[in-house]
Amino acid sequence: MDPIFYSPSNGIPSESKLATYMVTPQSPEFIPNRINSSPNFYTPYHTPMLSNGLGGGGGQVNVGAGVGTTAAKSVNGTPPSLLGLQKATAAAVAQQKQLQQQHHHQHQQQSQQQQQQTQSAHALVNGVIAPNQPPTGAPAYVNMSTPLKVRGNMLHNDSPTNLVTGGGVGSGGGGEKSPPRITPHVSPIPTTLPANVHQENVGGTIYFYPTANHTSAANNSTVVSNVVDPVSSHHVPPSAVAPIPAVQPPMLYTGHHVYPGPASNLIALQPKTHLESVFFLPDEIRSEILARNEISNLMLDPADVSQHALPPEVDNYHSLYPLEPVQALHGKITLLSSTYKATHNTTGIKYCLRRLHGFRLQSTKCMTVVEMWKKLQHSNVVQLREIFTTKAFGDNSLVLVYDYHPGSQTLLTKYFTPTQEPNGYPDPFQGDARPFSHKSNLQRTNNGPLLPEATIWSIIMQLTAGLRAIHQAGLACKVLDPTKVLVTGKRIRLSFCGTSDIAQFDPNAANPLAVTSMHQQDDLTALGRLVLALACRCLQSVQRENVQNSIEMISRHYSADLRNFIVYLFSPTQRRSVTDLMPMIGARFYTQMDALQSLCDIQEDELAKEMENGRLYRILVKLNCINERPDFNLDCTWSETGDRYMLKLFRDYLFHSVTEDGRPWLDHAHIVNSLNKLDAGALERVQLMSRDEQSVLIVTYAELKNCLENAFAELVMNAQT
Ligand SMILES: Nc1ncnc2c1ncn2[C@@H]1O[C@H](COP(=O)(O)OP(=O)(O)OP(=O)(O)O)[C@@H](O)[C@H]1O
Repeated sequence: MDPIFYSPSNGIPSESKLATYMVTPQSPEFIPNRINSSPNFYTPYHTPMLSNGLGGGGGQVNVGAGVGTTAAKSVNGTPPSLLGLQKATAAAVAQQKQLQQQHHHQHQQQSQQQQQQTQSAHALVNGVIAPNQPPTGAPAYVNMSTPLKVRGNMLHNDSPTNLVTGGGVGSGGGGEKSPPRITPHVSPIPTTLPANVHQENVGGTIYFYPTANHTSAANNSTVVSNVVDPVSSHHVPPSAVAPIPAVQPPMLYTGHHVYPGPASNLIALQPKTHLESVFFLPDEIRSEILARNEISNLMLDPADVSQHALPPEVDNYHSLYPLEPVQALHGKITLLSSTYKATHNTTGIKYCLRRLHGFRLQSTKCMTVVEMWKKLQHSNVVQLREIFTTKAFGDNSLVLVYDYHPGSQTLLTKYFTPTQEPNGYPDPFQGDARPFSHKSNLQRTNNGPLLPEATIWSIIMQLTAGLRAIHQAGLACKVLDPTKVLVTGKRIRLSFCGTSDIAQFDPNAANPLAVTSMHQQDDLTALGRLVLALACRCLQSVQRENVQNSIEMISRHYSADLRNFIVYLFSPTQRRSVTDLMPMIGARFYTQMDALQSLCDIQEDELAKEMENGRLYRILVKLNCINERPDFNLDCTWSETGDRYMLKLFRDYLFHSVTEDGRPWLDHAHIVNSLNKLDAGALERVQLMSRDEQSVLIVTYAELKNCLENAFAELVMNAQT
């Protein structure tokens, strides 16, 4: 008995909305050599016709024992097959008769087509019932090497007997028989079609014919254009920015996205040990990012919150986390201050809050200077976002909100070991150790060895860059000392700028900004002191009586440029400017720029890898939202039926493949490769197998992609209602 006349016993879902795809003449795999042969969707792949490229996606092989190898065809425009087996009933019989009646008519039609479309291609889409024999040389069968236990059994040369066509399968001649045609009707899933493409549905198989214009255009042109794939049309190769030359070289497009590996210039930049893990984020970057994320996510234990007497919420911020113990502001500001990390209530973004305890804002006039600071945006300055007063701490506090840079250290903690006994001096440069005295040497040893000159120049360049931006904005930093310079990785930032302007704001002063020029000179002196301390790696080296010795020491260990740079900044009698520092930095600027650009190259490459991962992640999210969904719209079988059934099998193909002896076959490349092809909607075919190993479905990635998009769109639509 013809198995098409009885319902399959393998539980294959009946409905299907298999996506369709178009194959243009540019897909040599699908171009028939014999124009007068109509596409035969019953013909096995190994027949000469199919090896010529007429094999299409969306086929199924039933390898049920006792039935032999059986193929079935769907009706009513649904794709054939696996998904349509349960519908293979009387309708199929009627259709079969209809097909036979139309057989002759079809030949006539095709002769006409031959005249009209001499060189055009017939694109066979859904509905090919494929046997288990892969076509030789067909790219789809790269994947067929998957060592699936059952698949291995299926790949031997037994051809299924095609009972519908009455033979031809295995005879090698099946492909030559033209299938009967059904009156064209609308495709179940018409995707956007180019205007120059005609679509026809034949027995559930949709054909796309280029129209005459298109055909002639194609014939006249020897340049192979891109395949127009309605499913993956947005996956065209990225267009070049450069103008397109009149004669384009033929483009070889893989059809899917794959990270091509790092560029040769990057290989040279990276240590050899990184070559093995070329497709993964280097451990250093990974651990750096993880550490930063961890720091950023730190939360206080509820018990600690009460211990620190922290309010649950301050203005628009919550989850306060102290970044330091309460300390007095240094220098002339005698206010107590605290620093917290906090999360914004609505955006969830983390900020750094600087609280001035018991501070009353005397006048709102200072908002002018606050606005100036808020506008100042520079990569070497921690940006001020807003200020507000609050009583949430139980006093009158002023809070300055700055950007938060997790994992930051101050220059003090990074390069100087703070003196054990600060002797009550709030100024970090104060102390009793003398340069080159026993204590001072000891201190420098504690602070570590002298810094390489390149490191000092790198810090100088970043500090002067930040300072230049501040001075150009008509402001002054005022707090340029090792406790207020943040180091985040290799980035240097001037922090808590504007605090002094607000804390020391005199509402009675005629023009508070008038003294800015003087403060800017102070900034330059502070910069000189900071660089001197860094070069000596000793805070006491900047004390007035030690400066001479310290500069001599720098002359011995560093270049004359560095010495001159410091001497210039230590000359308060002349009017100095931050822009005068640039010539002293000189060609070192180019070294710094080169290092930065190399870093950009490396990070861009890492981004390229992670972009791929992000893309694959999004596909997996979609797949997993669909696969195994227990209930959808009161339908418990939703995720197991229709298009979703293919996705389920595809999931098995991706993750649950086994070797011939039944061991899990874990191949990362297989998963990544398959997901990439799915994402691109490649026309390559993939062989999926039902869990009972009774059925095999051959579909293209384009079809799978359409299934995925449709099913996910269904979910999204229902989620929104
Ligand atoms: N914008 C920021 N992002 C991240 N961390 C920061 C930021 N500003 C400061 N920090 C960190 O907060 C901690 C405290 O900074 P703060 O300037 O208050 O330190 P301090 O040395 O105690 O100075 P002070 O004596 O003025 O309080 C430092 O460890 C610093 O790394």
